Amino acid sequence: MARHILPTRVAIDGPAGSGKSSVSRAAARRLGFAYLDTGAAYRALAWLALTRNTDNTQADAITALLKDFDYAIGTDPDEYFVTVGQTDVTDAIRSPEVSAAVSAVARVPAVRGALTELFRSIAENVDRPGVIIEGRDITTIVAPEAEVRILLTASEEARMTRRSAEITTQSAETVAEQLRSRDRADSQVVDFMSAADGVITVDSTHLDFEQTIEAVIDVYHTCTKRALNE
Ligand SMILES: Nc1ncnc2c1ncn2[C@@H]1O[C@H](COP(=O)(O)OP(=O)(O)O)[C@@H](O)[C@H]1O
Ligand SMILES: Nc1ccn([C@@H]2O[C@H](COP(=O)(O)OP(=O)(O)O)[C@@H](O)[C@H]2O)c(=O)n1
Repeated sequence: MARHILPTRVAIDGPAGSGKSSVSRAAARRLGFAYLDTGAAYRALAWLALTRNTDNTQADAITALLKDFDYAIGTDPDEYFVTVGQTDVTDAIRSPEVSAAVSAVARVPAVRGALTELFRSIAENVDRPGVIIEGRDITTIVAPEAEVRILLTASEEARMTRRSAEITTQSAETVAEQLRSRDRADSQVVDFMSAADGVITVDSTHLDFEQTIEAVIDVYHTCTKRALNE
């Protein structure tokens, strides 16, 4: 049997609104790579908890949801979808209710362990030569051995402005406050505000969308060239 050649992994972490999903998806398209959005799984589990009226302050109750968490995600950057069982939750997991509930779900260690395994397995089995995986702990926990590791940052002001331009159903102040409070809660669990050893920071505060994609692709080329010369 032919040996399975593992895809090249590009790991991208960063705070909410730094551009992880949009930049990763666009960069994956250009490189012909798959794209794995890990936040979607935490959001989908939070959606399931809300749907079943599970008390999300109870770690045991959240953990119990994992046993029938029938989750699927599209890793083709042109065909993104998220399903739980037969339900398409692609849009539902972006609701303010899910955004407000997700950090409590993501702090449960059993949830993090199970989803980390799931991400590794999805990333290993993509049908492309590489995969861009984005989230909060990809460079440190999910794929610390990734060939390319990037921390994508932007000033708090830039991140709030970008996110509130996307969300028109809430005031800019509400969006900013919710983003701040989610980052605060999330950063108690994993550190995505500073780059771990060997992780390259791309600060997009003064870059437009296109320049940010180019900066990420430049880092990819630098890291892969360096690896070839070693
Ligand atoms: N460098 C940039 N300049 C301007 N807007 C950007 C830039 N990067 C991303 N955006 C926009 O900011 C918004 C938030 O980006 P998103 O990819 O959802 O961030 P994250 O996944 O980190 O939360 C999106 O509307 C995206 O198009
Ligand atoms: N690798 C990851 C990815 C997301 N998450 C959690 O999932 C939530 C949603 O992630 P996301 O990437 O969709 O969030 P945005 O930054 O796109 O708003 C985060 O607020 C974290 O609580 C995590 O804990 N670890």
